[in-house]
Amino acid sequence: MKYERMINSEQETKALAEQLAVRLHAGDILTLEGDLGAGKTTFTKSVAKGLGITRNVNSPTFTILKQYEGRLPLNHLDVYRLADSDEDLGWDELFYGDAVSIIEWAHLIEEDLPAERLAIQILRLDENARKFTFMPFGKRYEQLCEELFE
Ligand SMILES: Nc1ncnc2c1ncn2[C@@H]1O[C@H](COP(=O)(O)OP(=O)(O)OP(=O)(O)O)[C@@H](O)[C@H]1O
Repeated sequence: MKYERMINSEQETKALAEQLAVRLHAGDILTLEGDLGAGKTTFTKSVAKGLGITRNVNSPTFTILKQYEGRLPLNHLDVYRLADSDEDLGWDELFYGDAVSIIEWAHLIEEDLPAERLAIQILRLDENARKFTFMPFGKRYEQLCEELFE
């Protein structure tokens, strides 16, 4: 099952992210894929806002993991450089803790990912238009998508 949403403006992307954020629970895992400039950072900033995070959220590219305190804490991961390093981030602790995790470039660590997760793809159609595809893995995320897209 997958859920697609056509988006026509940055504002709509932000609204979708905030609507998702208010439904998130501790331990939820989102993976986020999209080309450069697709809107991954824009989307993540608005998820953070919806989680009550007041600090500015930037791309974690040079740090792999950034953590933010909010109504729920947020782990923002960019695992691009992990694929060919031996670094052990302690996945279990990260993914099963009390935070929401957003993972960019997640396909590079597919075998370390929990089976249950919500995969989100952003496709850039033109300057302002995007196609969002939500793919839930597991009952929890199927329910979440049903609520979000009802
Ligand atoms: N509908 C939209 N959704 C998201 N961003 C949009 C939209 N329309 C225009 N934009 C613009 O597209 C750009 C998206 O940049 P952003 O940094 O969020 O992308 P990214 O996927 O994180 O890229 P990178 O991988 O280079 O960090 C921003 O300049 C934003 O203003």
